[in-house]
Amino acid sequence: MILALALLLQAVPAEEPVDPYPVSNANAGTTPIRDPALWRAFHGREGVGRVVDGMVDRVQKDPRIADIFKGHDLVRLRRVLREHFCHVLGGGCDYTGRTMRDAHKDMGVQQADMGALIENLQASMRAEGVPFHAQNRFLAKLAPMRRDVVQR
Ligand code: HEM
Repeated sequence: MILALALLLQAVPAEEPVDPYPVSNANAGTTPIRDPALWRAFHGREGVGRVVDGMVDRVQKDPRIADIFKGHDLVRLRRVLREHFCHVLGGGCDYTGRTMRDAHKDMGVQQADMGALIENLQASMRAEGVPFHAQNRFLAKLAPMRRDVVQR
């Protein structure tokens, strides 16, 4: 039994610790969209999980921005991005990650990098079968965050 538990723990990829910060849904950088139809359009938590995984998989293969993600804790990134998207899309999740400004500081993200990431997110939403108008409602909520992500 103990051996089985130890093997299971080994199989679950671990997150690296980060410096302490105040945890708050306010860190998500926006308020949730409250529209059950939109949440359904993303196929609930499972759909959002697939959209996040698809996006993280894609950015790692995108030669325009792959280097930016190298060396970062992608286990944590997938988890907090799932929370973030679920929170913003009105799925009732709490966001436990850092603010957009703190998460991206000193990363040197440029406007073109932002465009590339959004293209990967769009491809991932398309693969999930999220209707175009629902994609755009979500993207419109994320758009103002560029001022905390992009450095000039
Ligand atoms: C509106 C657009 C974006 C949103 C909503 C977003 C969201 C997030 C979230 C929720 C985190 C995790 C925060 C945490 O660990 O506490 C994160 C981290 C990260 N983001 Fe973004 N992001 C955006 C744009 C970008 C862009 C354009 C890039 C680069 C092309 C990028 C690269 C990263 C990287 C590398 C991390 C990991 C940071 C670390 O390990 O400390 N993000 N992002």
